[in-house]
Amino acid sequence: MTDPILSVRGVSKTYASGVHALHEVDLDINKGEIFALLGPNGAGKTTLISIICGIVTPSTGTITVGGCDAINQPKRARRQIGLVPQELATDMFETVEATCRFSRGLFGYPPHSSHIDEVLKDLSLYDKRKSKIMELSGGMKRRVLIAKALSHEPDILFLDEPTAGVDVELRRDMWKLVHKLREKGTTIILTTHYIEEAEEMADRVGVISGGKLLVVDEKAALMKKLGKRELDVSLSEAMRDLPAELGEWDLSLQNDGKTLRYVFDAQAERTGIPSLLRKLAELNIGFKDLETSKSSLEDIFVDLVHDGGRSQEKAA
Ligand SMILES: Nc1ncnc2c1ncn2[C@@H]1O[C@H](COP(=O)(O)OP(=O)(O)OP(=O)(O)O)[C@@H](O)[C@H]1O
Repeated sequence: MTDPILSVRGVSKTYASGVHALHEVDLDINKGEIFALLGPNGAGKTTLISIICGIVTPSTGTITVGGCDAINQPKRARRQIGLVPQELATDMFETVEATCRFSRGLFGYPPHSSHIDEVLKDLSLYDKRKSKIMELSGGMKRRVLIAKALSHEPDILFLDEPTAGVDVELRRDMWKLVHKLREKGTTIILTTHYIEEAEEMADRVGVISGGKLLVVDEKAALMKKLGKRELDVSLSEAMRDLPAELGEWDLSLQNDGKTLRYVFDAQAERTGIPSLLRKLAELNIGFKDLETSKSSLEDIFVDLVHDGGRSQEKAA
């Protein structure tokens, strides 16, 4: 196993306001992988990225980027990283090309026109290279942020919520670009609220909630865990307890016993629904309606938080 390109150890952050944004985060990122940090609003994703990029100081912990201590040598560490922030903070009066060149210069690298041209072409921005940023559409401005972040040829690219609020076309282009960058050997870390995005793009996924990294796993394994669905059976008559005969299904009573909820794995060969319905008929349990829903990210977090990551520890 090669050394990780990025290593986070025991990183916690308490802001001056008293908010505990991160608790003892440990994370290793492998060279060349696409890693998705999945979490709801306020989970601590931006704080973690900002600490790694030297923008925010951690309260405790260490960070190593490409073998270099990011807290004692922030500049050396930062040169290896490209950061695409959520919001546009760039000179609106500059041209696309000039802002990318300037960005590269900030990291102390000599000009490299052919590299900047290539980045602009990859991002379908080349035709707009002489345009002022203020003249571009919102989607084009997002692309400029990526071009800027890539201008100094970083080994690691952070994308903070890359597709929040962008249209389908730009989202697809971003995904394509991410895969292309990975082919060139760039390590990519993205934050997202969307399971679909993590599913589409990532090799590994980390779930963060309330400042704690709850689970880190290969995408396939995690998606299986996250790919749960619920079947709500509206009962004709409310039930007080679950009959023992229904013990083989993952069932619970909701809504004062008026709804029987069955949680099942949507990707499994057999969902268990037909046999459950047969069993209900056999037991003369009548129902009025059936409704299935995907468990939301929120439900998954609640499950994970409730479980405290124990199932993951057991598996490790
Ligand atoms: N500069 C700051 N000062 C004080 N509290 C902050 C600061 N930045 C973030 N926080 C708080 O820290 C917590 C984590 O915020 P953070 O922005 O890291 O979450 P996030 O997962 O990136 O959320 P989002 O998806 O909404 O961007 C939140 O409670 C937030 O209000």
